[in-house]
Amino acid sequence: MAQKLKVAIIGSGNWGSAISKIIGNNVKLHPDIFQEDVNMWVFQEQVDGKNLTDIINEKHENVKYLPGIPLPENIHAVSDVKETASGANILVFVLPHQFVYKVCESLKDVISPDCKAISLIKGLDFQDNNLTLFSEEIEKILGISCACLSGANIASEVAEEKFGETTIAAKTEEDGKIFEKLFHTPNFDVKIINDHVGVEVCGSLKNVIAIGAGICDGLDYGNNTKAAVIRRGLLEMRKFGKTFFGGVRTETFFESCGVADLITTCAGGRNRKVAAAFINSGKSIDEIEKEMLNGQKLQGTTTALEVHRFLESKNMTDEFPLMTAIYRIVYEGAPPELLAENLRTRKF
Ligand SMILES: NC(=O)C1=CN([C@@H]2O[C@H](COP(=O)(O)OP(=O)(O)OC[C@H]3O[C@@H](n4cnc5c(N)ncnc54)[C@H](O)[C@@H]3O)[C@@H](O)[C@H]2O)C=CC1
Ligand SMILES: O=C(CO)COP(=O)(O)O
Repeated sequence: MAQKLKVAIIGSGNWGSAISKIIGNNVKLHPDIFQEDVNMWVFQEQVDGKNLTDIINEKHENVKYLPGIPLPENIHAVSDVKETASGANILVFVLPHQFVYKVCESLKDVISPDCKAISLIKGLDFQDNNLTLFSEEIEKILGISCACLSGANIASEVAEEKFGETTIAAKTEEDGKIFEKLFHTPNFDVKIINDHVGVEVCGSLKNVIAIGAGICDGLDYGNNTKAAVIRRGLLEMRKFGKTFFGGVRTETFFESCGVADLITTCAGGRNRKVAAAFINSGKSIDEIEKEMLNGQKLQGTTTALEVHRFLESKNMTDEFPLMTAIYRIVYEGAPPELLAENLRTRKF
């Protein structure tokens, strides 16, 4: 009989915890394919004087990042990332993108060469005048193949088992079948495609557009204006993908990872919420993030910065007026009304 696959989850925030519920249940549904016990790496912290790992292992709940949702008992919280990943055949990367490099570097010497990874991270990184995708960075650092999963997946709704869809870009058909078994449920509908660049470009850039949607809400501009931001945002996302990344497919923008994720994040995501509160508050986004998110991390502001640095290096900021306006409002103190001005005067 073929070896049963050992799964490890690298990350345990809001999405990491929600996906651990699906993974913990699905490995039990497929005992012929997966080992039952799943390690989940937890960045150790104290909650009410106790280690978060101990609380998760005793209560089977991540009381800080996903309160109120019982996690399967075969999910084991581990504070040592090497110990978490040791012996794993499948690594699920689900952590805020700013922490990926440090974590991957520390995993280098414990990963077996037949291990496969899947990245649930939404973000891009600007390095050496280039934008890099996190699935490719994971592949480069660890020397293993990495798929990606991204979709209209607000973590709390997935955890509450409200129906939603997601998109997985797998490198081979066989990998796709395994990831479908690991993630698909009647309420979390997985579609496998093979455009990993498109999936990651969508997942990253929609967070920037969601900041724009939040600015609209903060200014009380109404639904029609927000719809214009979403529509033009989608066009800029497509133009960005097609211009800078070879092989991105137009159809990918119509999958869950594209237009659906853009809509849900602009309606109910953290990026939207924090950006709306930023308008008129006189506080920085960082301050509001700390006040409102209880340790969860925004991805849209840092992605706006990475994208802007990249566009500046290409002398192309004017070609992406919406993302540029969002960057200027957040980082350069430009008046938020720049967004509406920009919508009125710029044409695609
Ligand atoms: N929350 C959501 O609804 C969704 C999130 N995502 C994506 O999933 C990825 C992970 O997001 P979440 O799980 O929501 O994380 P989160 O936003 O809840 O982030 C907090 C996590 O970061 C950890 N952390 C804090 N400081 C750290 C450090 N110095 N080193 C390492 N880890 C540290 C915390 O322990 C906690 O686990 C992101 O790329 C996000 O865009 C994707 C779909 C849905
Ligand atoms: O990616 C998400 C939904 O698919 C979550 O978006 P936020 O990080 O803005 O909450």
